[in-house]
Amino acid sequence: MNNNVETREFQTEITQLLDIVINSLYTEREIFLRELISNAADATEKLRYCRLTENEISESEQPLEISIETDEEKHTLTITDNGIGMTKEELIENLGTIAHSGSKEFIRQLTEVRKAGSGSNTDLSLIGQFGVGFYSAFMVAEKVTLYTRSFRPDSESWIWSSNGAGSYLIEPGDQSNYGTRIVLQLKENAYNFSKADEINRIIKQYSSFVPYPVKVNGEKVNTVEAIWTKNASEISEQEYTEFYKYIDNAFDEPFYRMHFSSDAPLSIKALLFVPGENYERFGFSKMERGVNLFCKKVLIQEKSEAIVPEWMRFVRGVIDSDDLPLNISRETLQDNALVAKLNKVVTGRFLKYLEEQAKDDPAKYNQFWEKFSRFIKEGAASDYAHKDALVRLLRFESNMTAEGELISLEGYVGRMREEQKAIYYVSGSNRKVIESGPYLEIFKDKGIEVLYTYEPIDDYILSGLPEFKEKKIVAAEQDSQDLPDLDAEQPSNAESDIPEDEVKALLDWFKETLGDRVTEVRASKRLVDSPAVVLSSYGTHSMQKMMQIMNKDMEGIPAGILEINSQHPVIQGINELRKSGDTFAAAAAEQILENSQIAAGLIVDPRSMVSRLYNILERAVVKK
Ligand SMILES: Nc1ncnc2c1ncn2[C@@H]1O[C@H](COP(=O)(O)OP(=O)(O)OP(=O)(O)O)[C@@H](O)[C@H]1O
Repeated sequence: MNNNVETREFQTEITQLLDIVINSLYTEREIFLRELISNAADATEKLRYCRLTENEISESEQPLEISIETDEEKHTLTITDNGIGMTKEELIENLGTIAHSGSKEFIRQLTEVRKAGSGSNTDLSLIGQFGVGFYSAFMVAEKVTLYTRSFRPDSESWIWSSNGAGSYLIEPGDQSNYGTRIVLQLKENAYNFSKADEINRIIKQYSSFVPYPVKVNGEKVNTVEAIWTKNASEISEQEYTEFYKYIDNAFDEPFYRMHFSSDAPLSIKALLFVPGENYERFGFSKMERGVNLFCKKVLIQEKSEAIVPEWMRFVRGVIDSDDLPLNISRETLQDNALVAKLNKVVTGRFLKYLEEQAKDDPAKYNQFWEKFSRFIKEGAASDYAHKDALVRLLRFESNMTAEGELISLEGYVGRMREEQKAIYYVSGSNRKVIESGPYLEIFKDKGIEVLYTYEPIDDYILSGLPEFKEKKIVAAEQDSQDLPDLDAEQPSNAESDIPEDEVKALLDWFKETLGDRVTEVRASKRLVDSPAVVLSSYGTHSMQKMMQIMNKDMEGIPAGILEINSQHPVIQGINELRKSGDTFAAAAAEQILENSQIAAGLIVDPRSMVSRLYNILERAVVKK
């Protein structure tokens, strides 16, 4: 043996770690390549930095790139970088000892899990997080040989090698270039990592945005640049679009694009796209999240669930933060306080961006709303941290907008009538249903704007919002003191009006006839054209309907208040029948209630109604 060869023991913790790594059947062992490329990129980045800040750099400049060679015959994989390289002291320190107490703790825990007998299939995905990523090479290699020379002038070249069993060798090398070359002699069960196709695939998956060219057998693999780290002014529209198409495998053009960077309080570079279309609205299954999380251009997690809230799942793009520990584990991302902070900042910025878009180009924002409103609504209903901003993004039609024209809550408040007490909304499955229903009458009559809500989620959001800009938000179908001034004189048709004492008797009779199906029957001041209306004592009817659908055992419709319009000919007719003791009056009263419930969008039991309607029809068409 060469006299210059020095055998050195690994620190105990590393021996323990290697024992686990070598025997691991860890299914995602291909991550070793990410770890080694990321180390190579770090070393290259450090060199680039030194070149920028120091004069003391030796020799001709080698290209800043990472080369990978595969050799299927020899079953080797070689990764070469032209980075800072290592001196002998650095080799011993970096690849033989662990200084960080966190890394030691990680290894201690791994060892304990192993002792506890949870098998050899230990989850090693945390390995990178604890600054011991290099050792993941031993998951696939029976021997690792590292040739290195520091970029510092007059440095010597060294060879480090090990089979991972307790010790490593250090000997002088003869490398003239600075940088590091790592040769993996692959284990038999890892020969696939000497195939160029396999390596290309892994690089595309984990490292395609590494900022330096990564070449496999001389061919550049990572064709896509980390364009999010550049200034917006340096990127063409076409580059942005190509990047979007690349990350989302998309064919369409992005609808919106937000590119921002900040240094404080967190270092963030984000490039987010709203896609051209939302396929969920066509019944496709729920989208996965589409934002990839990077640290210094190295992929931490694809389609990260931690970095954006669930309602933002339609957004595609990249978030890169230098503040994240490289290779932070996927398992702990969700609980990581820093990631949570990043999530909050990015979400806030995205919402601000949308608000600006809505202001600058309302027509385009309306198109966005048509496609993506579901997500904004979902957020407004569930994301309490960003509720205010989300609510500002909501849009509605109203009785004062043309079909398809939209208004925000802010716009509504801006044109409220001076004496108006509240923001009003009325629900119904579409514009026609709402406009033919009874709830709008008073508002139409008094020239007050009412927002239309077409989905239960709209009502859920608005009923959860007591106020907007200090104005109460009131459902038109609710029994509320805040409805428009109902005490004002109602138009009266004195000749046919039912006398007041008779109205009282009629109301009592209605209540008696309808029993528990109503909580109260009263004379309405809000109706103009309809004979009656039901008011809910809580929530909107569409929410009640949703409860009816979800809760199959729910018996009937929850009792509400029935208001009748004593000036309506049908009510007056019922009053006459009642007075003459005609039992048909009861059938008519029941039908009035059920018609009102149908007008409210509630689900009425059709069986009893159909036979009653035939009775009513018979009376109408059969001459006596
Ligand atoms: N290609 C390389 N060139 C120069 N130094 C390297 C190279 N690979 C590893 N090193 C040195 O070895 C050290 C240990 O590497 P390892 O991957 O185990 O942890 P790390 O890189 O510090 O942590 P992390 O994986 O979280 O980045 C590195 O910090 C670096 O100093």
